[in-house]
Amino acid sequence: ACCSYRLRDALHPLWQSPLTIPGGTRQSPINIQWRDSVYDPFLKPLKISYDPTTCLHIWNNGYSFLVEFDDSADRSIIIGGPLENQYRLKQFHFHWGAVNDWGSEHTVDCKFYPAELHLVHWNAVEYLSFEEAVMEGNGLAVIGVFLKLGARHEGLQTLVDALPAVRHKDTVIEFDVFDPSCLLPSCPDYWTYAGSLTTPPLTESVTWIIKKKPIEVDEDQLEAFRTLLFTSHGEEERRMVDNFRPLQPLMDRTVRSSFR
Ligand SMILES: COc1ccc2c(ccc[n+]2C(=O)c2ccc(S(N)(=O)=O)cc2)c1
Ligand SMILES: [Zn+2]
Repeated sequence: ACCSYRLRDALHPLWQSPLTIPGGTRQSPINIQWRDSVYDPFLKPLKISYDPTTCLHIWNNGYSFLVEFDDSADRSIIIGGPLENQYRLKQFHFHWGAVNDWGSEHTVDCKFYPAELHLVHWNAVEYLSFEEAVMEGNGLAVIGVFLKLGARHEGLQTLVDALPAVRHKDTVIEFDVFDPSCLLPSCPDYWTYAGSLTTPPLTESVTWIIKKKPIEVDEDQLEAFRTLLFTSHGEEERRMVDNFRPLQPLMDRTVRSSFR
C-alpha cells in the first residue's frame, strides 16, 4: 500500500480521541487502488433528486462547515447505485488541506486531492432518525466528490460568500436555498465500498459512493475554506485546515466500480 499505519494508534491532534475503533474492520477513509477495484455490472445508476428549498443553514461544528437540510420528509433523496433503500440528505460538508498537495480523505492510487465533499444521507426507510441510523451497518450513505484546482466553481461561490459569517466554531447562519446537485460531476461513474464515519463516533455505518471524476474549484475558493477556524470566539485562533483522517487499512474489503 502507499501509506504507513503507524499513526493508526496515535491520538488524533484534531479530536484528542483514539484514531482507531478497537476491532474495526471497515474503517474509512481508504486508498482506492483503481486496478484492484472490481467492475460490478449489477450496480445501478445512482438516482439523485434534491429539493433546494430543504436547505436550512450553514454552521461551523469545529470539524468542518456543514450545510444542513430539512430531513423530516423524503424531499431530498438518493436511490439506486449500491443502495437497497432510499436515503435522505441530512447535510454536506468538506475536508481540506493547509496546502493544495493534500486535503482529501480518500485517495486514488495514493493521490490526494486538495479537498473532498461529503453528502451525508440516512436510511429513513428502516430507521426513525439520523442518530439511530448512525449506529447501523446500512444506516448511512455518503457520496464523496473530489475537488481539484482549476476553474472557479460558480455554484460553490454562493457557499464561499457565506463562510465569513461562520468563521468561528458553533456559529450558524440561515441559508435557505441551495441545490447541492450543482456540486456533483456530470460523469455518473463511481466506486463503492463498506466503511465508516471518518470523524467520531467513527461508526461502521456508511456505504461510501466515491465519484470517479472531480469537480474543479479555484485557488481563492480553497483559500476561503482555510480562513475558517476550529476555535470559538474568544479562544486563541486555530485555522481550520488538515481536517481529514489518515488512511485506514482496507482489510477484507473489495472496492466495486460502476464502470469498466
Ligand atoms: C451520535 O453522535 C454523533 C453522530 C454523528 C456525528 C457526530 C459528530 C459530528 C459528526 N457526526 C456525523 O454525523 C458525521 C460524521 C462524519 C461524517 S463523514 N466525514 O462523512 O464520514 C458524516 C457525518 C456525533
Ligand atoms: Zn466527511
